[in-house]
Amino acid sequence: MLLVGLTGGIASGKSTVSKALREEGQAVVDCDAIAHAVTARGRWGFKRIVRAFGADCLTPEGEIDREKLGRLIFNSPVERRKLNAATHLPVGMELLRLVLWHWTKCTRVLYIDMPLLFETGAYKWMARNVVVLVDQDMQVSRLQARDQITTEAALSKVKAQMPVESKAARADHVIDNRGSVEQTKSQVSSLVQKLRSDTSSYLHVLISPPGLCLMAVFLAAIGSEWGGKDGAKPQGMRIV
Ligand SMILES: CC(C)(COP(=O)(O)OP(=O)(O)OC[C@H]1O[C@@H](n2cnc3c(N)ncnc32)[C@H](O)[C@@H]1O)[C@@H](O)C(=O)NCCC(=O)NCCS
Ligand SMILES: Nc1ncnc2c1ncn2[C@@H]1O[C@H](COP(=O)(O)OP(=O)(O)OP(=O)(O)O)[C@@H](O)[C@H]1O
Repeated sequence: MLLVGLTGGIASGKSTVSKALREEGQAVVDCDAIAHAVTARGRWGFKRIVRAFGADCLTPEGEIDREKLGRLIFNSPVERRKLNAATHLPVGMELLRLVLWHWTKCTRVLYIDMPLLFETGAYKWMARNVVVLVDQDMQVSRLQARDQITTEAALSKVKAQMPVESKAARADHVIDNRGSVEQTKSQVSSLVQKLRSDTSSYLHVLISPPGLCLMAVFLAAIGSEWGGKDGAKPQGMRIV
């Protein structure tokens, strides 16, 4: 299975690209959705957040107050590190579970939409890394339009992450999302074709479950041949 990391700054268009990938029939795992699931009331991530931030971070209904927590962490690197320490392990474990599930399903290429791909170092585990690129003005205006927030609030969210140009400089592929959604979709189609025909994916086929079974059968066959009677060396082999 070929693991492909997909990232970009906040509101750069990762979800828009993920949607286009799914429309192309590709498998996508969304780390924001994982983070929401593992921090739902009573889950492991929820308990770790409450332990780190106290009951103050809860709504009257007992859920995580995402707006309040967001305000806190996007304005303070110290609080952000505290939240990351609470959430990254549960998010990582759930991600691992989903990757294994896709592996057993023989998914050939798995895209992982992960906002903090470079910040967390997870990019090292990916065969390829893709960055969705927009310029900062566009990022701020799209974020403001989508979330109905002030320019100041949008800027503090943008600045809480590595600059998107630095991410693009580390990418194997860049999707330029400064144009229309249609233009972005056509870049997604080309990317899908390119990664499908990527030669390195043959190695990933080999380490898929059927690939490993074939290798096990092959090794067992070789082993019985080499083992011979009473562990004798294979016929025709001479020790010099
Ligand atoms: C801060 C929280 C409560 C805000 O929740 P909210 O529903 O308003 O936003 P949502 O979860 O949809 O995230 C929106 C975007 O914020 C950015 N973001 C989220 N967490 C972080 C973080 N720790 N540091 C920097 N940016 C972040 C990402 O670009 C993400 O796409 C929430 O994002 C959260 O629990 N974050 C910690 C989990 C995490 O690290 N998620 C990223 C997965 S790699
Ligand atoms: N090419 C585009 N042209 C116009 N608007 C766009 C384009 N791409 C995305 N948008 C809009 O910009 C906003 C942000 O896009 P999107 O939600 O895909 O970003 P994201 O990177 O997934 O955000 P987040 O980091 O918050 O998860 C959305 O309202 C989306 O509809």
